[in-house]
Amino acid sequence: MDVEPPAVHPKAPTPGTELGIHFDECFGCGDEFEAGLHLRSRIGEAQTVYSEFTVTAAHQGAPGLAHGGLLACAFDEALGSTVGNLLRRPAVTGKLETDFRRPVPVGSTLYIEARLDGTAGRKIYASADGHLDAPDGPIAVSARALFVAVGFEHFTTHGDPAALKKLADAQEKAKRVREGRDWEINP
Ligand SMILES: CCCCC/C=C\C/C=C\C/C=C\C/C=C\CCCC(=O)SCCNC(=O)CCNC(=O)[C@H](O)C(C)(C)COP(=O)(O)OP(=O)(O)OC[C@H]1O[C@@H](n2cnc3c(N)ncnc32)[C@H](O)[C@@H]1OP(=O)(O)O
Repeated sequence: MDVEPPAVHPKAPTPGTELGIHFDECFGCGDEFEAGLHLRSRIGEAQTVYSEFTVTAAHQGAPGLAHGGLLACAFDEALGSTVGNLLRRPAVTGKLETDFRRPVPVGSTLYIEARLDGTAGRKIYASADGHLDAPDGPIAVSARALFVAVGFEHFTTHGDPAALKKLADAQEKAKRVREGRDWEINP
């Protein structure tokens, strides 16, 4: 099947939008686990998403250096967020390939620029570059991924239904707050 240019969803967030946490307990972006990556993302121009990940002592492999698997995790998150937010299609990572080009020390920040590359049926291709310590810093890590679009039943069948319900409730609440239909009883 031929690869087609990605068609950004008409309701995708617009450039400049800060993307929230998609699930509090997500290791990549959630705030529930202190050792998580706490990745923060925003929509850029032309089918890109910018993410930032600051490496802490909890992310070490060699002393003082980020663990490669956690760097791959940051790219999985950044790329997944790109696919999910720009296409608004549930999808999971089928394949993730990483090039580690420079060491990434504890205390440094990776500025990840991720983009959609194309789609072929259910297959979604995306790639990203991680710049060290500045958006135009040297590229320390790059990644390419294949995501596969799935039905929502992928998560209900294989995941945790109680956690999914909590997530759906939180999203509904956030929507109500955005639309001014909600207020705190005990602010
Ligand atoms: C309802 C509205 C929703 C709106 C959503 C809106 C917003 C969401 C917003 C934000 C989301 C934000 C952030 C997300 C952040 C992070 C994401 C982290 C993502 C993950 O961390 S997720 C966990 C790791 N991930 C898995 O846990 C997957 C386990 N896995 C499977 O569940 C299956 O394996 C599956 C489903 C992948 C495929 O299974 P399947 O049976 O459905 O389909 P099948 O096998 O036929 O593959 C179809 C075509 O993909 C090709 N293909 C498949 N895999 C390939 C590979 N590895 N290499 C090369 N090609 C591959 C085949 O070759 C075929 O290609 P072809 O059609 O050309 O033959």
